[in-house]
Amino acid sequence: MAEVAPVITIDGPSGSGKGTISRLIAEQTGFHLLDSGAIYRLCALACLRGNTDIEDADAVNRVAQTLDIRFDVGTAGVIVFLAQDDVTGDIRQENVGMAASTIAAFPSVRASLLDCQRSFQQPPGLVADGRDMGTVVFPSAGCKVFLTASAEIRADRRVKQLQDAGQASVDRGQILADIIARDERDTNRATSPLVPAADALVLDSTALTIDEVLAEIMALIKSRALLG
Ligand SMILES: Nc1ncnc2c1ncn2[C@@H]1O[C@H](COP(=O)(O)OP(=O)(O)OP(=O)(O)O)[C@@H](O)[C@H]1O
Ligand SMILES: Nc1ccn([C@H]2C[C@H](O)[C@@H](COP(=O)(O)O)O2)c(=O)n1
Repeated sequence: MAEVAPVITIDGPSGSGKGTISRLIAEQTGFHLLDSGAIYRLCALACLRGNTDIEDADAVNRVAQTLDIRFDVGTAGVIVFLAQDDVTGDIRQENVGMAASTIAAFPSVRASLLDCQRSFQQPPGLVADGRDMGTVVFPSAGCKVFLTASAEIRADRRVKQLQDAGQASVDRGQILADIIARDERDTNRATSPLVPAADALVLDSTALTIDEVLAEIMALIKSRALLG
């Protein structure tokens, strides 16, 4: 029987640091990286660009079923393409994140995007970042983490991230409100809600540095003997 590549799942709410930590773990382990949120964002962007009503599950599902996407590794990180168009920056816009959260509530859309996500499970292994990686997409993963932090600290981190990226005016109140709204929708949807897997380590990073979070998760991974 073919050996199945090991999977490490990092789930959690928006701005909890999943993406940052998943990238660092992928670097340290040499595993592939799946940013599943990017797939939902690509689907949302395709809807917005094609004037598809994002409240219409059937219409959004038709977009999901014919999604033409590609991920390339560039010198500055992952480059994301939608129908050959580099949309690496576009998918990070707040309105695209909100639209992604809306379309992600449709069960048919989630089902249509499952195979694409599972295709990332390749040797030597995978670090998968998202909301339902440990519960639905990779329930047999050998190591599962649910990374969280208070909404207030996540808003502070996002403000700093935007300021560091050169954004002139940043409205912290609006950012906090958006984080709370997205948490609410992602946590309360009926299908694949944002909840820790029963066998996940729940790690609250509110008072932890990135290095401290990384050290704790790497220790867990080593204890599970997932590395070749
Ligand atoms: N423990 C931490 N201490 C301080 N800053 C952190 C910590 N973890 C993450 N950050 C910073 O918070 C910001 C958001 O992190 P990141 O983009 O990794 O979150 P995310 O969970 O992937 O968000 P999203 O789901 O919205 O993509 C980044 O600027 C990152 O450097
Ligand atoms: N596994 C996933 C990943 C993402 N989503 C949805 C919900 C999020 O609000 C949105 C954007 O994700 P982000 O890039 O901020 O991680 O996509 C999901 O439902 N399941």
